[in-house]
Amino acid sequence: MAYFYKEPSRTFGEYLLIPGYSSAENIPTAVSLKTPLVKYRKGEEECPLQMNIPMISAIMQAVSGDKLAIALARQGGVSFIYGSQSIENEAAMVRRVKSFKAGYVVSDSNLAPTATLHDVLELKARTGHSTIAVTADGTPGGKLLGIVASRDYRINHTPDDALVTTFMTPIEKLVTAPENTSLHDCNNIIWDNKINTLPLVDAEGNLKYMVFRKDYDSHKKNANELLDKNKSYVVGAGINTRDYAERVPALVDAGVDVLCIDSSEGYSEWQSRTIGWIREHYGDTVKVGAGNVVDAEGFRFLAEAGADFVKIGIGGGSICITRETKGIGRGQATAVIEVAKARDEYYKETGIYVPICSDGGIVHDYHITLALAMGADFVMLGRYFARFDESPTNKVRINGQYMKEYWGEGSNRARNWQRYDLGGSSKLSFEEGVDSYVPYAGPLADGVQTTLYKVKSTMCNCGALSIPELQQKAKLTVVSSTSIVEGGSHDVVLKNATPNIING
Ligand SMILES: NC(=O)C1=CN([C@@H]2O[C@H](COP(=O)(O)OP(=O)(O)OC[C@H]3O[C@@H](n4cnc5c(N)ncnc54)[C@H](O)[C@@H]3O)[C@@H](O)[C@H]2O)C=CC1
Ligand SMILES: O=c1[nH]c(=O)c2[nH+]cn([C@@H]3O[C@H](COP(=O)(O)O)[C@@H](O)[C@H]3O)c2[nH]1
Ligand SMILES: [K+]
Repeated sequence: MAYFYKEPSRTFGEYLLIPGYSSAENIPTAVSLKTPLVKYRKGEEECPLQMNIPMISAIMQAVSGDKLAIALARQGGVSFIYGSQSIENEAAMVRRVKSFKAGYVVSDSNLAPTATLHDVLELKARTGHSTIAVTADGTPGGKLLGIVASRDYRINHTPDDALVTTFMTPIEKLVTAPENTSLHDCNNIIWDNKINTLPLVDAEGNLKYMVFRKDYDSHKKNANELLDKNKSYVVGAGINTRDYAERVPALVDAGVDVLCIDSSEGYSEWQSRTIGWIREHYGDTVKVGAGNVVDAEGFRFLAEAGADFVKIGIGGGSICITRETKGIGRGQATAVIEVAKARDEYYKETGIYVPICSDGGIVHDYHITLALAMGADFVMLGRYFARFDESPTNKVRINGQYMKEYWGEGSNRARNWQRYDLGGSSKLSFEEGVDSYVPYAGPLADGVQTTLYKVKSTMCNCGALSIPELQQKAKLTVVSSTSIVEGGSHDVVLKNATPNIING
């Protein structure tokens, strides 16, 4: 006979935290959000890969491209580049993140010596950048001849057809530095010489990078940025249970730091085979997360198969229609609570702590705090990150409001090939996700900082200065549907009736 769970499964919106005692030490700036990303022998060794904030971005076309990956690593989290693209393209994205050197910019505004002021103005309008490198062949890596900045010409005075060579600051008068100069030294040179731009050149005088004064200030602001031992940003990538023998080596070769099997459902032989293949070929040097599961059994299966972390969540995502189409899934809160218990039991038995991730269904910022309090080590977000400038999708204006596009990996739009060869048909058998808009929310850095300030502030209410402390001290209560109404503004007429459901 089928098994029936005794309790209904619940989701984040049905829970609240009850404050604990907060001492004078419980202030948001004192809270650490450091959290392990991969398994380790807790108490015996350091986790080999930790994050500075408990957030990873969803393995989705509309979310995790290289631009978002850089922005998120800068804040201390990790993106998982989407796997529903060719192996070459995915590896190229990983490579772009790994070769991105914070503070060192490959010039995107370059002209040849035959260019005129007219070309300068046109280029400036196109790129929005006012510093232009003049190189022998007009490429970003050509021999550097000079630099043009706004102060080098006067519009309406300098003739439109004046050659750049007549008004640029020529190489003889430029301060430059060798290509391997450290960022710290670059900035000293910038300060000592009172310049705004320092070109870095190789032994032949070819331009390699530009270091800008204003970038250094922003670099200094990112105290949380997540770097590997070569000072490159940490990045993850999604894989599937079919082409791993080709995809994994390509991603590893591109320098990926951590992989994750991307699937709606992880309690399967496909996943244990995939992890097994990785262990056979790379031992423990290649880190791989697996999922998704929603119960203790599924967790244990993946932990025993060797997963480095386990992802929780079926059908809770904002663009998900899995529960409606397939009738599988579980309330996200219940799933997290049960899996967290299984993780702790597994740790007690084996000494190995396998971090768990709550994936999907975060609507309000406080849902992140709830997920952590319920035992998640970090959360994966799709909708949340899709709203920012750095997500790879179009920003569009609808009814006077800016929106970003956001679609599910199981939607027709994603044309996810993983879903096309069930039974050999070339047609997608059924859709499991929708195509949608989400309200545009500006730069990622601002959004993440506001969100995490709220998380830290709630943690202080609970008397916790770290995620493990929150998990130990949190007191959670289920709320009745009537008290949920009480929790919103009620019995008043709002002056500005903007719904805040989607703003967090
Ligand atoms: N978290 C969630 O609730 C959901 C997530 N999604 C997303 O949609 C995308 C696609 O997910 P899925 O459809 O679950 O992809 P999947 O690749 O895990 O599974 C697709 C189908 O292929 C089968 N399969 C897997 N490996 C195989 C192999 N080596 N040989 C033969 N058959 C194999 C599976 O059993 C399944 O029927 C993912 O990005 C996933 O994250 C989709 C629905 C729900
Ligand atoms: O049923 C689904 N159909 C889909 O097409 C789909 N695409 C992504 N996902 C899952 O949703 C998560 C993101 O959820 P949020 O937008 O709520 O953050 C993601 O991290 C995935 O777990 C899907 N689920
Ligand atoms: K299964």
